[in-house]
Amino acid sequence: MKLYGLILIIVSFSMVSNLVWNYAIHMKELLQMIHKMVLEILGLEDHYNSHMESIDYSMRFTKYYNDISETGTKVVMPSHKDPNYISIIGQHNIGGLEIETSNGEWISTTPIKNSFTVLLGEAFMAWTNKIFQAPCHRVKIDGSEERYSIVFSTIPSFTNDVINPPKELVDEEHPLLFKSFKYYDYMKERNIKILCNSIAVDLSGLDLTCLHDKTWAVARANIAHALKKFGGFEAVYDQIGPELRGGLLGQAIPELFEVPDIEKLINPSQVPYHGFFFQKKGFPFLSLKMFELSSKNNVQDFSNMIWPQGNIFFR
Ligand SMILES: O=C(O)CCC(=O)C(=O)O
Ligand SMILES: [Fe+2]
Repeated sequence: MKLYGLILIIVSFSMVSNLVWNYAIHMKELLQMIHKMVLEILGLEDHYNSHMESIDYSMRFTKYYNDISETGTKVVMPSHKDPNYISIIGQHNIGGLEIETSNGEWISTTPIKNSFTVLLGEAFMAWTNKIFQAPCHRVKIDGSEERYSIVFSTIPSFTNDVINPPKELVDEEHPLLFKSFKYYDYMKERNIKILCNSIAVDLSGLDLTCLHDKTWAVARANIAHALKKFGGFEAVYDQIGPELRGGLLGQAIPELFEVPDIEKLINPSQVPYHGFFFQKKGFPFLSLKMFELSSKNNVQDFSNMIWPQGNIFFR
């Protein structure tokens, strides 16, 4: 009986580690497709390899705490633009992510089955010389339940972080709108400004071998339209099914945030906004950002760095 219990625990620990890793694999593939389509939209497909070489990935888990003393909906993450290239937000049973349209209206995203919200960030806006905007967004919930989300992002690599639009996007008619800047310097100085049920694009069944398929061209045309209008879209992507999404957002991440005094852990990273952080004092959420997602071992090493004694949830 005891042995049976132990085996169950070991199986469930490694399942969680696989959940994180499997989620990361699919998200990386989805982001590679989206970057590829966006470069095609911009006529910059030749830049794909060098562009992707300058990119890293990060994965952030956030818990929004409920506050039973207050009733009614309230903003739990203030309106802001993401600083990075492209983010894909996975909500679970509780929605709440809202995006501001160009005419100042807030629209809420509904986490429909197998869909994820894709948002452009400021670094990407600068890299495209503002052909695409980075939308303001916020999280608003009624506080009766805790909410968890995963933000999976492409970020400039730490060693190659100069943001400079490709020369093809700058000419007399389109003068350079942002001086070239180093992303991680900007991250240190940046003030988070108190600052998309948009359009659904079906990317299910697609991968980077489908470049010449009609479905690729259809998805790319929808993305072009959505990015010009909103700076984001809702990606339908059923490679991440309910088990993976529910396992991570419904179980593994809530358990991760159960670690006693988790918020007292010292930020273990030199990289700004990596490790644990509260985005803004006074807002009831805590985030953990993982990076160096290129191998399964890194995922394991990251959890060991935070919990030298080991952490059951990521083993
Ligand atoms: O939790 C969410 O749905 C979105 C969070 C967000 O916008 C962010 O972490 O930058
Ligand atoms: Fe955000």
